[in-house]
Amino acid sequence: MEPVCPIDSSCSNQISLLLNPPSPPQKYFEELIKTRQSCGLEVRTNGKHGKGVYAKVDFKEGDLVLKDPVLFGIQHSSNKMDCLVCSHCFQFIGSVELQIGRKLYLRNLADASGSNSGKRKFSSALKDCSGQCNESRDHGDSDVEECDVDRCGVSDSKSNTNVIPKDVIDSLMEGGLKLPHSDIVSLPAVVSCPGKCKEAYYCSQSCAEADWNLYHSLLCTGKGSKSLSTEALSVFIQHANETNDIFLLAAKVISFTILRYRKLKTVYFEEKEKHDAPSILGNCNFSLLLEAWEPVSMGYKRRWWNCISLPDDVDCHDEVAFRLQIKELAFTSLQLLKAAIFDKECEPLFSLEIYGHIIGMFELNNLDLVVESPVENYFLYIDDLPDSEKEKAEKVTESFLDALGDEYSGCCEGTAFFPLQSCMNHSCNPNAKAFKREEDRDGQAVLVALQPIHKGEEVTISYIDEELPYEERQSLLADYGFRCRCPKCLDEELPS
Ligand SMILES: C[S@@+](CC[C@H](N)C(=O)[O-])C[C@H]1O[C@@H](n2cnc3c(N)ncnc32)[C@H](O)[C@@H]1O
Repeated sequence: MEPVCPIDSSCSNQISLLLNPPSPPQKYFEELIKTRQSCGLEVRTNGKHGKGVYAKVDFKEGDLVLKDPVLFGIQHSSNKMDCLVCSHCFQFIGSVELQIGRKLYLRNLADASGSNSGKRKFSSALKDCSGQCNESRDHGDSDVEECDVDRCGVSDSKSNTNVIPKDVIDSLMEGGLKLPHSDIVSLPAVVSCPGKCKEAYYCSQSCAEADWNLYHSLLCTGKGSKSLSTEALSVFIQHANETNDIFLLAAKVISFTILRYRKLKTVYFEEKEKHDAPSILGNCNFSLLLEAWEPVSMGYKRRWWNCISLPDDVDCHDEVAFRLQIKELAFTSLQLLKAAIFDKECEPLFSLEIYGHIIGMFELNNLDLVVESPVENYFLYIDDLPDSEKEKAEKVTESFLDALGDEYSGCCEGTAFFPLQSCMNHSCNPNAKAFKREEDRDGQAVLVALQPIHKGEEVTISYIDEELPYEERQSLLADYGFRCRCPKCLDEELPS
């Protein structure tokens, strides 16, 4: 049966304003571009495909066009066992030893427990890292973590034949065992979550604070959480991990907007009090909610269950049932989130209509979030050592490399919404592309010029593999809701 969300009708006017914001986007993007490394861009509407990004200066081939920090991003739940990264900027943290030890530790734990093991106590997978990190470290107050094994995606792991003894793994994670030449990889020390959950870790105090203030304080399952109920939050997170972790990203958007709204409201009432005006504290000031929502309002959106592409294994005759199922899934997730962080003053954010549009925005705009693992560089360095040194080092490293197996250096993988990159339109002959350079070690989107881009020209990227034949390209772009009419497609179009 079609799910019915009462907030959809009780807040219909406000929802419609949130989805059709009155203010033109120009000023918002001007301010945003000023904060970016490259300022030679502008965002404007072109009348053809809505907003687009345009060059305000000439770019040469290979030039950096834009570095765009993540606005809403997550590391995939299934990737959390492989890589320990900052929950805010997504750079790798700890040490090579901690990265390797933790991966082996969690993998062994999964092998020992089998799948669906649920919650279990285990000695910390995140104890103090090795002495090579000379910054102060803060790993919380407990040596024992309670970890939901399934949350780390460990149930997908492959068992390995070369088992490293537990005490060696512990020693790697705790910093007792230092691998040869591991100081060639320098990673920031691990900083714990201010709310003391065991799920978010950071590269610095500033990332921990920024994440806390922007999103995490409402979504933290630790003692310091500002949610209504950490139990309800855990149920929501578990549901997301078992179904689709995009719900975790949607929760970030809602948390971000509520926290911004509360901040704006505090400032607003402080100002009012200064001027002795009567206060209406406790009532929702919808214009403040609209202002808090502004960064989200800029993303191109459609309802998730309408725009999601039909998976290959779903017959087109079952399309209606499939889309209904997606809507029901979103509704279930939303009810779980509501039990955890509902705020009456921000009620429209808990409508199915808004939740569906937030997830649809990810579907149509998100870029894969990929950060290379430093573990690969470490093993490559060992491999490149002069013979005698290499032999000596490999006596120690070989067993770890064997135990890690083929996937010894998996990247950090996730998905993210980038506020400026998401304004870039598609072309099958793009003039820019997302490309991580050697120095790009965090989750930011990096866009470089593929060819000279002249002042005034639109900056375009390809959403798909542009080398594919015409029909395949059109079919993939249909998932983004449009038929491409770029010069290359017009050229290749068969005469009807
Ligand atoms: C990532 S957004 C790009 C920014 C978007 N134009 C906006 O107004 O926010 C992707 C959406 O832009 C539109 N779009 C992008 N490239 C296009 C193209 N080559 N032809 C037609 N529509 C395009 C489609 O609606 C697509 O779903």
